[in-house]
Formats: sequence, structure tokens, C-alpha cells
Amino acid sequence: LILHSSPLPLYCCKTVRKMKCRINPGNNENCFVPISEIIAVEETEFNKKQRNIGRWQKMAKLHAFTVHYVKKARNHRWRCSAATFWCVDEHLCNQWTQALKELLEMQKSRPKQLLVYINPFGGKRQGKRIYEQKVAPLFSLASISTDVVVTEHANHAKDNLFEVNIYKYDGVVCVGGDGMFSEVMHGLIGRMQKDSGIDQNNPKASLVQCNIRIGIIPAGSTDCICYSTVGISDPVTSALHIIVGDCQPLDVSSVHHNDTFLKYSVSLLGYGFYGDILKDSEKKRWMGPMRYDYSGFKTFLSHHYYEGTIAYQPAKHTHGSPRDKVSCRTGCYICKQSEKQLAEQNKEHGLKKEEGEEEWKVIKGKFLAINAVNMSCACPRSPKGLSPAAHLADGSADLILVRKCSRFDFLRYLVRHTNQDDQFDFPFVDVYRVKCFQFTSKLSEDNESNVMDVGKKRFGQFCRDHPACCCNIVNSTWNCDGETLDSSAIEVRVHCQLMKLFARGIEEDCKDEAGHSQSSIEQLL
Ligand SMILES: CCCCCCCCCCCCC/C=C/[C@@H](O)[C@H](COP(=O)(O)O)NC(=O)CCCCC
Ligand SMILES: Nc1ncnc2c1ncn2[C@@H]1O[C@H](COP(=O)(O)OP(=O)(O)O)[C@@H](O)[C@H]1O
Ligand SMILES: [Ca+2]
Repeated sequence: LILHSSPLPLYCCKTVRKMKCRINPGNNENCFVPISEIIAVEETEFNKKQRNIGRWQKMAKLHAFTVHYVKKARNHRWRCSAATFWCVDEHLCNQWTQALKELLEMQKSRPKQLLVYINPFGGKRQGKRIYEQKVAPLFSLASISTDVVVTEHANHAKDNLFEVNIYKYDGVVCVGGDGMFSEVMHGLIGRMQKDSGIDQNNPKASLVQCNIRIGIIPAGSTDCICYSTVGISDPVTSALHIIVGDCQPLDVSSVHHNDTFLKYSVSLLGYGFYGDILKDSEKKRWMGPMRYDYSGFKTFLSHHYYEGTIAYQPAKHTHGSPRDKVSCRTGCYICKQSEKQLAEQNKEHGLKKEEGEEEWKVIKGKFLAINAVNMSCACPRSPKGLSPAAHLADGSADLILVRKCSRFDFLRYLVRHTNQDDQFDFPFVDVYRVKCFQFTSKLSEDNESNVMDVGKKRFGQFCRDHPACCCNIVNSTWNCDGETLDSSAIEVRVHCQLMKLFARGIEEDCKDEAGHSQSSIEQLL
């Protein structure tokens, strides 16, 4: 929709504060709104208050309609704005309303029916209020019908997704944090595999893509998945991305132990530092999001390192590197290329042969943290994330190995997550772009090979009870998108673009003077 100074006898008023268009003949100001970013068009009663402004006061009978649209503010924040147009010609007004409604109907990627799960206990326990006050009114404005489930216990959403007729929905929305998202994702991917007869316990199985998109309304403690795919953790922005029907494919890692499926992961799979933080913080859930700061500080002081072996296969199909200076952005070229290449490879060789042929690299050592990330893991605590150049949909994960170093050096490493300095530029940090990896802790290797482990287990208990001891006798736990895994020995494989989100990746934040992003204008041209 291009609102411009045309001779049309159609006028626009500022119904919402920052609206910048003024449609007066002779005025050269233009305002661009892509159809794809219109939320709704409504016939409007022209009330006295609106009529009594300026020179239109004298008009006899006015007909009006209101266009609700996405207004892009700073830092990837979206807001719903509105412009009301009026004219004396009823037929002209109806023509405009009709034409705009027809254009909206043609936006086929927009959801009409959504299944919503709300975790009332996530984050600051505001999920229900956030949904009811900020999101539901927008869905209703956009004529989206919803079935809402407020969860009553952990795994409620996941179990429910195996029972309901998911195929009647255009998407599933989760209101909560990364843990809640993980639950919904497990429900959806699990259901897809079940319905297609795929055995999730087979680590080599080609999983069936899930085309039902997931929308995340952030109401959790870290909200890293939302932040990394939208650029901000803001419920209204996320609701608007759902309404306009955005679609962002996402890589998913499957995690197995001895041919048993454990979990899927989309953000952080962390052993050592982030595993220990999570384990400690679970006991402090009553503290809300602050629990991570408390446990983070405690874990930093304990400075535990863990010994183990990592074997990985490099991701040769992708053009990117974790040390790139450019990040994954909306319409990312690297993600598109990787998708094409993987599809071709799989067609030519078949997945099993391809993986079997490639060499494995093996690294043994003592590590403070082993992190595998499928995306940057940007979040409000670390706006560039654990791996700033990681890609959302390139079929690879970045494997970050932080070797044993001094507390001071580890602090320097952590601080670089919060500023512009390169967190990989340390001799004790290595990063690899991988398509699969395996980890075995020294302790489990030893336990399997000798029976002298009784003493070690006793020491293990001592070390757990005395955080000042940094020795390597105990195992850490894996933090899998905010959930702990029972096994320390794991086998991980990245599945390129296994699922889709109602998001578009992070947009380049360039704005023209009117506050509209360059990309919207380019779409129009
Ligand atoms: C001296 C200052 C150092 C600050 C360093 C900060 C580095 C933060 C990186 C955070 C990465 C977060 C990766 C995401 C993990 C989430 O999936 C997980 C669960 O989230 P939720 O369900 O919303 O609770 N969150 C965590 O594991 C917490 C990580 C704690 C970070 C301090
Ligand atoms: N009604 C509920 N009661 C208790 N736990 C729940 C409920 N609904 C969901 N959960 C669980 O709570 C965990 C954390 O939820 P999440 O929304 O990620 O909050 P946070 O970000 O604070 O960790 C998830 O693993 C989810 O399975
Ligand atoms: Ca990736």
C-alpha cells in the first residue's frame, strides 16, 4: 500500500501517535506499507471527535476505513500502528476496503487457526497475563482463531501434541521460555515421526520435516531462541511475526546415547559450565530468571573442569566459518546454499554412506565448557551470543571447546560475550563448525574399562559437596536447551531445517528517515 500525495479524494489522519503519512494534495510526503505487513483492514465509524479536526469539519457525510499495520521501531521491535482514511464517496471507500481485504486474503502464509500453549510458571510467571493482554487482542484483530491450553504440569503440552488433531492448525504457539519451546518442539517433531513410522531411537534415521510452524511468545528466563531468531525478546513483536505469517527454517540436533533417543536441541547443548549452572539453578526456580545469575556466579567460582574425548565430523557442505565477521540475517545466503547442497548430497549418495565415509577428528582434553550451538544463542544477557556467526538453518552446529585455564582467563572469555571483542581469540578456546559429534567423559571411559571406580565415586561425592575443589573426578551434566540430560556420553547429529518458526531471522537494522526499513521499500520497488 503506497500512501502518496495523489489527486485521489481520500484522506488519512494520524490515529496513532507516530504515524507520519499525511495525504494532502500538494504534499510530497510518501508513506510505504508493504501489503505483507498490514495486520488488518476495518471499516471505521467516523466519530465526532475525529471529524472535528482541521478543515474537514465542514464535510457532510464521511466514510472511513482503518489500516492496522506493522510499524518497525528501533532494535527489531515491532508495534501495531493504525491509519484511518476517509472520504465523502462511499463507493470509493468500499472499493479501497474491498481491494485491501482481497490483497490480505492472498497472503497465503498467514495463519488462520492456532493452537496456543501457555506455561503460567515460566520466567516471572507472567505468561498468562502477557498472552491475554498483549497477544490475544492482536490475534483477534487479525481474525486468527485460537485454541488455548494453559499447562498444568511439565510435559502437558508435549503429551497433548500427541493426542490432538494437529493437522487442523496452521501453527502452534508457545508462551514461555526456551524450556517450554523445547517441549512443544519435542511434541511436534515426535508426532511427525510417529505418524510417518520413523524410529527416533535410530541416530541415523532421516527425520521427517515438520511443516507446522511454531511461534514463540517470550515469557521465560533466557528466551534465547526467540531473541536469536527475531532479534528481540518482546511479546508484541513476536505476535506480529506470527500474524504476518513469517517463516524461518531451523536446524535441530538429535541427541542419542547407545541407540536411545534422549532429546532434540536447537539452541545450546552445553557440558561443564552451562550444564553445572543449569543443574544448580533448578533448585532455585523460586528466584525466577535471577537464578541463572546466582548459579552462574557460584559455578564460575567453583571453576570445575572435566576430562573427556570429543569426536566430530566437520561441516564441509557449508561455506561459512564460526570465525566469520558476518552474521546470519533474514534471507541468509549461506543457509540457502547449505540447504541446496545438502539436498543434492543426499540425493546423490544417501545419508548413511556420506557420513560413514567422512573422517572423524578426535580431541581429548580437560575442558571448562563444551558448547554446541545450532544458532548464535544471542539473548539479553549476551546480545551477540555464544557463537555470533552461527547460522539458523545451514545444517551445522558450532562446537566450542573451552579448555582448562585460569579463573581470570575464563572471566575474560565470558566478558567478551557482552562486548564487541572476539570471544574465540584465546589460545584456550577452539571452535569448529560440525555436522555431528560424540562426547565421552573420561570418567565413563574409565568406568567402562576398569572396576577401580568405587574410590572415584566417593571422591566424586566429596567434590560435589565442596565446590572449592576443581578436580576432574565428577561428571558434569548436559544442558540441552535448558533441560538436563541423564547421560554424559552422547552422540549428536544436526538435521538441516527440520522445523520452522514464525520468524524471519534478524533483519538488517537500516532505517530511512520515516522509520521504515530499507527492505520494505525494496520490496515495493
Ligand atoms: C561477567 C559476565 C559474564 C556474562 C556471560 C553471559 C553469557 C551468556 C550466554 C547465555 C547463553 C544462553 C544459551 C541459552 C540457554 C537456554 O536455552 C537455557 C534455558 O532457558 P530458559 O528455558 O528460558 O530458562 N538457559 C540457560 O541455560 C541459562 C544460561 C545462563 C547464563 C548465565
Ligand atoms: N504448568 C507447569 N507447571 C510446571 N512446569 C511446567 C508447566 N508448564 C511447563 N512446564 C515446564 O517448565 C519448564 C520451564 O519452562 P519455561 O517456560 O522455559 O520457563 P523458564 O524460562 O523460566 O525456564 C519447561 O521445561 C516446561 O516443561
Ligand atoms: Ca546451524
